[in-house]
Amino acid sequence: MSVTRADREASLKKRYAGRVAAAPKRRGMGRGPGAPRGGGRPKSTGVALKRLMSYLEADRLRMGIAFFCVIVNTVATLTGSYLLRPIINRFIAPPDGSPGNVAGLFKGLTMMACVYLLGVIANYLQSRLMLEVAQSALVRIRTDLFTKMQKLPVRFYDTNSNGDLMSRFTNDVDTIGNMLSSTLVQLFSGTLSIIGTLCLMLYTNIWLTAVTLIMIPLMLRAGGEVAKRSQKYFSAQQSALGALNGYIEETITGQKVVKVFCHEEIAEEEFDILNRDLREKQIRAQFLGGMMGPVMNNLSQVNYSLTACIGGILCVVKNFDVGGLTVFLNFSRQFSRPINEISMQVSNVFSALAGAERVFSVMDEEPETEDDKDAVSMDGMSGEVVLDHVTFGYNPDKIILKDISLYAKPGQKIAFVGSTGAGKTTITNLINRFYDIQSGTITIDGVDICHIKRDELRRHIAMVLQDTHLFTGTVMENIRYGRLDATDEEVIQAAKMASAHSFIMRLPKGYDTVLESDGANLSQGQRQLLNIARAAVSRAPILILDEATSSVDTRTEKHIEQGMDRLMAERTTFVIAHRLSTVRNANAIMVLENGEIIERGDHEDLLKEKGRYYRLYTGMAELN
Ligand SMILES: Nc1ncnc2c1ncn2[C@@H]1O[C@H](COP(=O)(O)OP(=O)(O)OP(=O)(O)O)[C@@H](O)[C@H]1O
Repeated sequence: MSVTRADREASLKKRYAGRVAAAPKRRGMGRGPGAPRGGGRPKSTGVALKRLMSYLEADRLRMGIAFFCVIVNTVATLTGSYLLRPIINRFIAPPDGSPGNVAGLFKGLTMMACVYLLGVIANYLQSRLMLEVAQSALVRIRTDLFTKMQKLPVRFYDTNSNGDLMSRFTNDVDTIGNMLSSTLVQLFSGTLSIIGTLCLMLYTNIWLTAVTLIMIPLMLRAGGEVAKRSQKYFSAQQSALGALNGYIEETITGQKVVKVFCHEEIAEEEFDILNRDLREKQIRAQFLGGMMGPVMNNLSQVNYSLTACIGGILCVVKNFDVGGLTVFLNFSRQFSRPINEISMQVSNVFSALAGAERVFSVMDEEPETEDDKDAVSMDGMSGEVVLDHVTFGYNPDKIILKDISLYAKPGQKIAFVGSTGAGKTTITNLINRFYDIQSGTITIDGVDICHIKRDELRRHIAMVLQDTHLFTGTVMENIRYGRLDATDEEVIQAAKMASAHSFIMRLPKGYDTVLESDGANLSQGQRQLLNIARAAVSRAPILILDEATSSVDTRTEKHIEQGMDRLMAERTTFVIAHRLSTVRNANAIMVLENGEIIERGDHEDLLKEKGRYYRLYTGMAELN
């Protein structure tokens, strides 16, 4: 039975329903246009705000000046508006009916222009200063976040998606930046404007002020209603946007698989479903969101007309001056503007605080446990490694390694073989303390690794991992990552040992060729060779090779074997390899099954035993 479009639509919505909130924040996906910002309301506003403000403390002086400029700007704007009253009353239409005065009018207008100019200068200074304050605070926040990330244990990265972490650096920090550079100032200046305008309105005419004050709650109520209704549609829009972004990301990263299985048409169809869904939700959300402006405008017009009518009557019957009426009408218009602005800024504040909470939650994560106070350095480590009754589970409830004991003399080669998921990589993760064990001990040169300084321990262990990772930089720099003080000569020597030299020399600029996006311009095998060279350049006495040569052809592998043998001769080496031929010459081979060592011995012994290893080696059993 073939799958219909309706089936696919239902299945798509179901699949993406759970991830929609997180999806727009994933790697490489910016916030789409029109998307509401941030992640909703923060949980504890006060705490996040206080902590955010602590990042501004260093710039107190600049902030003080900026806020002073806001005051100057607001006062200048209000004064400029109010000046219209004496100008009209004295020089344009004096209440006593005497003729106007052009020279006086010119003087008055010049004064008004000067006042406004002062406001403009203050406003410019304020924006400039706040931008600097905000950017400096963002630098501090990013630094703290990045520094913290370097201290977090591997376990943290196991349980958090890269995309989500990256979005904390980008989207969340962005929203904080917006709030610091403009929202804070707007809230302050808005409040000042409201108070100032209200005072001037009261001063100009108390009755007309009363009329405006009756209209304001009505406007607020109407605005609130529209906002409440549109909120629902905005979150639906965000979900749809999330689903679409998630789909695009998956399709881009999995493009090869899409092509291999000829899924292009289906991908387009599924994209179309999500795309249309977004369009519908966006239209609804933006329509209601867009109503806000016209509704407020209309109410503001009603207010204006009402004030003008009553003001006109007051002019006729109560001798209210025309200049007063003009400035009042101006004020009543100005009055609703900051109210609108503040109500819009409030959602920005909540978004920024929600972002801040996400950033702070990473900062508050438990870092790798501190080194013991009496932790020792291990200069001249010889590389004797002993695992004694080690038991471990990534999750304490689910034990992965059971009672593992092994002894590696300095310079020995220990190999782990066994089926997928048996726990081979896990053992190596424990030796360099990516994870702490639940029971048993691991010692190096007789010292429990818990009592060795962590960076000291890791400096003595070189690893070539299953998934190679290269950084943006030259080949030389990438190999030198293994030991920063290695000379060019030593780097080249290491590359030769890893059989990487000849292919490096064929690269356009040899060792100076720049590798980009994780060495995308190299083959998988070449990337592995660079990783081996990186391990070779380090002087670590312990070497861990996790499927180090799985992607190189057997001929190259033979070729590197000699180099590797030299590399391994002086080091204690742990090798994980699926190709049993590569572990034949190991001093001891551990056969793992379900987290237990079921056989151990050298190649000959194990063959004689005619057990699992024998069956694996002779092809009577499959590894996987
Ligand atoms: N970070 C992790 N968090 C939780 N469980 C994990 C984690 N890494 C591995 N496991 C689990 O631990 C078990 C052993 O995994 P491990 O990677 O050590 O196997 P392996 O023998 O190296 O397999 P392979 O040959 O496929 O690399 C597996 O069941 C796996 O599901």
